[in-house]
Amino acid sequence: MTALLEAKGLEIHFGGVVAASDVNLQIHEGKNLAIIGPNGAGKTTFLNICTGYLKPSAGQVFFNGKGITRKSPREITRLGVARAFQIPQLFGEHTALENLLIAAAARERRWAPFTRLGQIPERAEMMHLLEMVNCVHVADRPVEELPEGQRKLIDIAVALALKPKLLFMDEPTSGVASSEKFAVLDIVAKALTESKVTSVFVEHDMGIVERFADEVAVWNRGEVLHRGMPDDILSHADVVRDVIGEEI
Ligand SMILES: Nc1ncnc2c1ncn2[C@@H]1O[C@H](COP(=O)(O)OP(=O)(O)OP(=O)(O)O)[C@@H](O)[C@H]1O
Repeated sequence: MTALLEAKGLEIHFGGVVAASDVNLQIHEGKNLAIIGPNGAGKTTFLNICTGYLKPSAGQVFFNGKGITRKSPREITRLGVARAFQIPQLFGEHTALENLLIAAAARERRWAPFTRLGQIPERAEMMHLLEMVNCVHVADRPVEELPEGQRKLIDIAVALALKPKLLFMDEPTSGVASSEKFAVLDIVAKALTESKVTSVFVEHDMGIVERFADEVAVWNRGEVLHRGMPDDILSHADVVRDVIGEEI
């Protein structure tokens, strides 16, 4: 199976801290890969390298066979790699629909500071995205007024507005009430399937991993220690002892 994204021999140290040490990982199209590991293991560092926010001291990242290691976050996004952050990166005073229209204008390279949001032609397409994440009813509400679960969904819709092939999500349900986490991720998973987007998500909640991941990769001290099917990985003695047992 050819990899959609491939990391080869990634290295990065911050002073004495090893955040990536010979990281090799292939991400396969159509699968949802969960990344788990204790605090400080290097999970976010991996996302930062793959999305251009950090440059490794050694190693390479390929997307669709093309080297992206030295490209900027914007160039990588244009190639089809989107990212949703732990804290949604939205314009709080703008409505949900306006946030999507801004993303659509940026995608089409039409965005300028005085762009009239009402004149952006992708309105119907963006309303469809809001429908996909069950947020049509809040289309005209400023996102700063919305609960965290809905902000997360709108943030995912903004990422999907960029028409990515691959989406990295850093703790997609952090800050969401535990009673709502599964419902939020159910909607995200459905939207990703409908949009044919492959996902990689960092997660500390093993219930979420069990339910949504097709595969799991385990990080510790900057290294990928294990990779496999959720059932095998989550019951693996070393993972239970070193990762799950630590209440990550
Ligand atoms: N820009 C940076 N400058 C200095 N140290 C950094 C930087 N980014 C990450 N680190 C360090 O590298 C290590 C790995 O950090 P990283 O954020 O990747 O871990 P993580 O597995 O995502 O942790 P968490 O689960 O707590 O978010 C940590 O010790 C962190 O403090």
